[in-house]
Amino acid sequence: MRITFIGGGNMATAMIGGMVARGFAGSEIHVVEPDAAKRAQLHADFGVSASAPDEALPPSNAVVFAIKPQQFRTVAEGIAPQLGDALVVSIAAGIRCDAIGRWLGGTERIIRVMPNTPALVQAGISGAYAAPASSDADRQLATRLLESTGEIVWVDDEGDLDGVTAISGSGPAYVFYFMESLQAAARAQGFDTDTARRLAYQTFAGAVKLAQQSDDDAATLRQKVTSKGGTTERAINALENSQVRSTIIAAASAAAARSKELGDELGRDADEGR
Ligand SMILES: NC(=O)C1=CN([C@@H]2O[C@H](COP(=O)(O)OP(=O)(O)OC[C@H]3O[C@@H](n4cnc5c(N)ncnc54)[C@H](OP(=O)(O)O)[C@@H]3O)[C@@H](O)[C@H]2O)C=CC1
Ligand SMILES: O=C(O)[C@@H]1CCC=N1
Repeated sequence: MRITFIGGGNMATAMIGGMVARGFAGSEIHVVEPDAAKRAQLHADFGVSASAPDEALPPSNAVVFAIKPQQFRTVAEGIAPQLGDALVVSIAAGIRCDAIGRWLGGTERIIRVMPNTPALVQAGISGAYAAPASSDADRQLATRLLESTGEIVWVDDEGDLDGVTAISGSGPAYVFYFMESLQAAARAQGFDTDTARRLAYQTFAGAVKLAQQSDDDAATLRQKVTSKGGTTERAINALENSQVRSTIIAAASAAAARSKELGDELGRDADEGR
């Protein structure tokens, strides 16, 4: 088995970390990455082999495109002659299978995946869509790869990946934003940085663990914290009055729209797309 990643940046590193922790051998993974320091780091951390983009691709069962959407077309067109019969997996936001297939010279076995960075600690969740020409074996290979990084949700409609991107792909950033904000709130209450961090992080970790283990939904768990006439009620009222809930929904909607826009802008045919 060999999986080759094209691009060794943030998301590829998270996936590779999860895969190696869950039993993939470093020798089964190859990374193509222009930055020599990133190549050396990936080799040191995970035992994977790595090469520069101008070197030949090793024969691979799957090639995972983990480059920025804006880099996709140029990189794909350069790699196309070396693909062989490797399954194509793309994690790029927005870029749709029809464009990927075109840029790769007519390849039709394509699986699009929207992972997230908790993959590094095997706590990710990936949305996945298999183009119609992909075989059961292709889906099984993608499943094996993705299961090592966390959960998988398969979608039948490629367009649903825009929504997955908005929720779980970008979602860790929203959560980190809330964590940063709670930590800043703790600092504003006079706690030192370390204490502020502990109070904020453990509150998140504990709330998530409770929600995952409880039969109650999040709204009920929230109500159980909120004593009538108490402190939480005052805080939740402030959040509601500032429309934080609708702002979160609007933010995710903006992310989904950007995912679709990336596909429309960058996936146009012929030379319009450059
Ligand atoms: N970060 C995330 O949380 C998530 C990202 N994604 C998707 O993953 C993809 C990568 O994102 P991310 O990891 O954050 O981005 P990064 O910029 O961290 O990684 C992309 C890497 O690809 C490298 N690269 C550029 N040209 C080539 C080439 N010709 N051959 C091989 N590698 C090349 C880049 O180098 P250089 O910087 O020098 O250009 C960079 O190191 C994107 O398409 C994104 O939409 C999907 C889900 C979540
Ligand atoms: O911000 C981005 O475009 C990528 C896709 C999802 C998370 N990061």
